[in-house]
Amino acid sequence: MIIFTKNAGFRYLQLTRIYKSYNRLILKTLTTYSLRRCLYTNKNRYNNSVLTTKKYELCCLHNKKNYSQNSKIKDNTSYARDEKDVFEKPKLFITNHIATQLGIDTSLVHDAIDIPKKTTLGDLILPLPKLRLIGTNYTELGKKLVNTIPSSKYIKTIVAHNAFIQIFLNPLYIYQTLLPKVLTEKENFGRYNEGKGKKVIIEFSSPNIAKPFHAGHLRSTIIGGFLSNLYDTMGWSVTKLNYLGDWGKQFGLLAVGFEKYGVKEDFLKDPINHLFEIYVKISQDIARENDLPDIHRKTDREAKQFFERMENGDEEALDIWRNFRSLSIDKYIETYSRLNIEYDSYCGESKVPKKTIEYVINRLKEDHLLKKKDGAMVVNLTTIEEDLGLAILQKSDKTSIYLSRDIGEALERYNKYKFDKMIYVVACQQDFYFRQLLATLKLMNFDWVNKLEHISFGMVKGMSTRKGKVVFLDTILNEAQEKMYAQMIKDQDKLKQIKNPKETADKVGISGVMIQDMQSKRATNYEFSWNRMLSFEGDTGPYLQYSHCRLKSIEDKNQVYMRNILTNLDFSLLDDKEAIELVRIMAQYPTVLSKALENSEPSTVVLYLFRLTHQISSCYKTLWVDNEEKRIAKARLALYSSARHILHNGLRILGITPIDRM
Ligand SMILES: NC(=[NH2+])NCCC[C@H](N)C(=O)O
Repeated sequence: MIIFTKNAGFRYLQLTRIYKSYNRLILKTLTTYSLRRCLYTNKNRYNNSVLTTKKYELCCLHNKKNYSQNSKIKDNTSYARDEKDVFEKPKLFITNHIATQLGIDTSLVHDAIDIPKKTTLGDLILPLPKLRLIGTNYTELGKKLVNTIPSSKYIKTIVAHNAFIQIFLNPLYIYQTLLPKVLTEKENFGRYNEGKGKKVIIEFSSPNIAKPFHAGHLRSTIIGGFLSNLYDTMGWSVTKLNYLGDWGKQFGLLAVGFEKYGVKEDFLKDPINHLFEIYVKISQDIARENDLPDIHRKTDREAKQFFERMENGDEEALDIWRNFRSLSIDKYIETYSRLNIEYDSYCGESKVPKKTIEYVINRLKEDHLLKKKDGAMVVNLTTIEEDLGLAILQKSDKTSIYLSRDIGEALERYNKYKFDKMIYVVACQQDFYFRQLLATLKLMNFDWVNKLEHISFGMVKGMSTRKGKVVFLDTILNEAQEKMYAQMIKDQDKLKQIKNPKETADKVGISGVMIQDMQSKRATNYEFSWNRMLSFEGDTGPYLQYSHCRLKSIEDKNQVYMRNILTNLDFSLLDDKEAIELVRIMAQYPTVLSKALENSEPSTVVLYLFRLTHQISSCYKTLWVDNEEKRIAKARLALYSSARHILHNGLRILGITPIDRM
């Protein structure tokens, strides 16, 4: 066995097991993080998997150029996500110590330290295999390392467990760092600058005018709203777009239908529902006519003609269409505001400039990427990925289609916003479609295509309301409100204490719908259940709201202490195990947000809030505030109040309005 260590200050490297020939090392068993990366980035130079000592030396030379030498991480280096984060200082302390001990790069250690899933495993955890010290017995190494780490104010205990080093922080250090920060920053606690100067476009909801708002649109609205809030919290500049399905033959159908069945007053009162009614009736007429000979298929012909007029810019036809669109948007604005969503722009398929679509088609033609197939123009995407097949970009009648509009729209958006990232929140039914969209853009050589991301999600089964078909978002929200209100009036005494019961029922009902949607991973399908989502028991939206109310009432009852809560706080009084567990969970909040952003996963935040509120409930059993000695009452109050701020901020990111009383 040969070991190269700290070769001229380069990365520490352990190479083991030299097989037979002296200078042939087999990569599979020998690769270290740096070597593998070096080989990968320089694969033309070292284009086989067998590593010779000569190559190793070359790698080291490259490493010298590419990586900083083993250096101490100071606070405020770019590694520190936020030097004020509770975990950052202990993390830097451990990092520097272990990196020095092992003679390896600090960034390697820093990146390997994580926050474990359960607090029983520590506040921080270092899985030693992540250091890629091949051939090392990690269990032994762990045991040795923990004994060398000096004591510090940050750490209570360090435990070596199998290949892991578990770090338990000193609770007093957590209290002192976290609580004053939360109590000062309040609703701003958890806001970061990570995305400062970066721009993200988030397109979500995107319903089709005059067609039902289905479960896919509901999830897109909820997940998209969440992502917008999360990016904003992380310091990104967020632009929210609603890309309406507002173009196509259905508008010809609507116009013809409106002539026949439209009632102006009904339209003004409830445009979305009225247009949908008309759409249903006129579609039935068409279905009936379809059984007749061609000359009697009048409605279909008229609808087509009307849409053609729209496509040709006939002002009279466009006026009618504009009226349908703008009144629908007024209604959308009102309903989305119940979910705290405000769009920066209602764009839509109709708004994609014709000339941009023409430009796309012409460019593809010039590059010989378009070919004719059965009268249509198609692009061959198999060069990008085998299974993507052919995609139609233009039908024989030359009108634009969904895909060509999306391509044109993407170009327009990039020119307009020069975004760093653009996210489409659309149901998994369109997974294949989005792969085709991105592949076409890639084929056209737009380098910004790698800034686009399709955030997909699973299906909702069994979503229905009393009226049966869900026509628009407010049908669902109204029903949630009514059902919640029906529950609330059962307790008349409580009801009397609530200032605005209808509004409260609306907020709690909506949080039920939203939490149900976001509590399982977005890729999974779920069964829509009114009973489950509106229950106060179990992990539901109303339960989180209830938890918030209870914390708020503790604060309200103790306003005298709350006024100067930060003076003379004695955290050593919070030494009960329930309180310690609570503050340890609270400290994880910023990391939870980072993780949720990394995976665009709302369930990460929801499940965290359940852990938090369950622990708050455990605290109530023993940690009282009322009738306690002032010093104790105040310390506990500081804990509860901080917990409430975190719950409040988490709910806000999910798009939920936390309520104070219910
Ligand atoms: N850029 C997009 N294609 N976004 C998704 C639009 C969704 C479409 N309106 C539908 O309801 O299916």
